Amino acid sequence: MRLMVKLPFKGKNFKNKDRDSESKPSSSLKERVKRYREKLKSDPKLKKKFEKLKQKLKAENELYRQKVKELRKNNSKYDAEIKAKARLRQKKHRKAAALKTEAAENAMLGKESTMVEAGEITPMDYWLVRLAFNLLGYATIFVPGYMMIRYLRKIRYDETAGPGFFQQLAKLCVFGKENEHQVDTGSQAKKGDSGGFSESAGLLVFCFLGLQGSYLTWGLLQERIMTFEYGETANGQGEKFKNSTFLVFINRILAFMIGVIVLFLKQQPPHTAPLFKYSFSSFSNIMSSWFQYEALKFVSFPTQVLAKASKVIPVMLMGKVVSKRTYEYHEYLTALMISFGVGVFLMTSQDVTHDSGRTTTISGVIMLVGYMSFDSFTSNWQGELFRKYKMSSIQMMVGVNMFSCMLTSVALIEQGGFVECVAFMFTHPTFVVHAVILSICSACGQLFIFYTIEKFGAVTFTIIMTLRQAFAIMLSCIFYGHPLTLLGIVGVLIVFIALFLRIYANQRARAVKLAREAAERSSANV
Ligand SMILES: Nc1ncnc2c1ncn2[C@@H]1O[C@H](COP(=O)(O)OS(=O)(=O)O)[C@@H](OP(=O)(O)O)[C@H]1O
Repeated sequence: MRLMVKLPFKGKNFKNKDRDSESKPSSSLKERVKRYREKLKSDPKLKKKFEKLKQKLKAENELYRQKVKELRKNNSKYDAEIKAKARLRQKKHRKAAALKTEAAENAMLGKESTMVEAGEITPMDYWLVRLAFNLLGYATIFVPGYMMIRYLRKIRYDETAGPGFFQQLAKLCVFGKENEHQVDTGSQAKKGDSGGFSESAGLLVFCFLGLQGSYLTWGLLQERIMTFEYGETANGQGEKFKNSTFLVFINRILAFMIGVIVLFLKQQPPHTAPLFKYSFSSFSNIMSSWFQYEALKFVSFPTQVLAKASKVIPVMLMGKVVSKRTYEYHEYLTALMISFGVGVFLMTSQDVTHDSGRTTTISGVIMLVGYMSFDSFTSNWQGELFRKYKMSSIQMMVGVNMFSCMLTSVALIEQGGFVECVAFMFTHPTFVVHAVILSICSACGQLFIFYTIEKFGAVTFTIIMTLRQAFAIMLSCIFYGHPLTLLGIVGVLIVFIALFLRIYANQRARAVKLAREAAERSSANV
């Protein structure tokens, strides 16, 4: 209102004049004040009352001022506490990431020591050499295995194998029971598609919660193990466990053992797949982990997080290659929306952006492409095996982990870290407890991974794992009081809209398919 009036004064003078004119009481008010003052002078009772009121007001004012001061003090104390906690967490996060990278590097280099000679460049400092060294290690299993499979197939060993244990094992490895049971080679609906909507929605929620629960706990435990100082005393420092390959190895052993126990306790469908087919997904799973750790050395953390958030698209493309699958436009669109939404959410989080020190190099991009290719192959290949051989998720878990145990133990033995790790276990029993709990989480996670892929396929599984990253950040926002930004909330909204669209479009497609099938049946009956 005041701004609309054409003002006669400008700048400082105007302000004073304006204030003067505003504070200048009108003449009637002036008179009223004068009258009141006179009344106050003449009426002692009123004067006393006025003084009392003045005192009260003063006291109240003082109290209020003190309260404001106290609140301000508390506020800044809380602020400082929150900031300190966030700083501590960021520091821990950075330390854990550095340790993980260092442990992976040491494992790849075959070193248990954290001391990498300064200035001295060895061939092992090149990732291509490390990759070749690794592949050579795995080749000691794959090359003889491949030659044996070729030979046994050539001589048609399945027709001549005797009843002995090893003969039958060799037959199972190379031929499975492909001829004894019908193997489905045509397209078939996933089990999650059969049954009613509420049934499959319930199953999906079950898989979602199981995966989130297992892998969120697993992530926290992994960070704890890599940063914990074992054997720490009051006057001396403890030692940290640094070999992540060994952790993966014991995870796989426990998953294998749990799988075998469940296999015997729960009735399973007849197993027809040749065992060697599990080795492909074990290999790709191990390679994807290797590329993921290696990538940390060449790309910034936000880049890696973004790449992981966009995993759904490569998984769909790999599905076209491995299973000749076709996808609807809405599936591509919603996959893009999920990747974009999760990406935006993650990129606005303090937990991700604080660690952007390292720049992304060409090698880093190659690592990320390697990670995504192997990772998307793993789940698609498992989905394809489920479709073709209809094994149970437990049979898949046992098969995959059997080969994973073999491959990781070969890597450990060749790199020389195995003995040190076993010695570490004997010296620090607490580490054994931590490692067993971590492995139990990992095994539970695997039960859910294979069950989800069996029931819903590789793409749904990858979407759930992508959402896991956003959940982890959201939990850290809740626990550590990090604020959510507006852009972050928009990202979450995009994800929700995409998920809703996906479910809606899938339901519609299912209804159309069922109607078409019913029409075909009725026309066939006529
Ligand atoms: N398809 C499939 N089969 C078996 N195991 C699998 C599969 N997908 C993911 N994993 C294991 O899950 C662990 C987390 O993997 P990621 O870090 O790639 O997960 S995420 O998608 O980025 O959230 C990680 O475990 P570790 O290897 O023990 O670290 C993966 O190996």
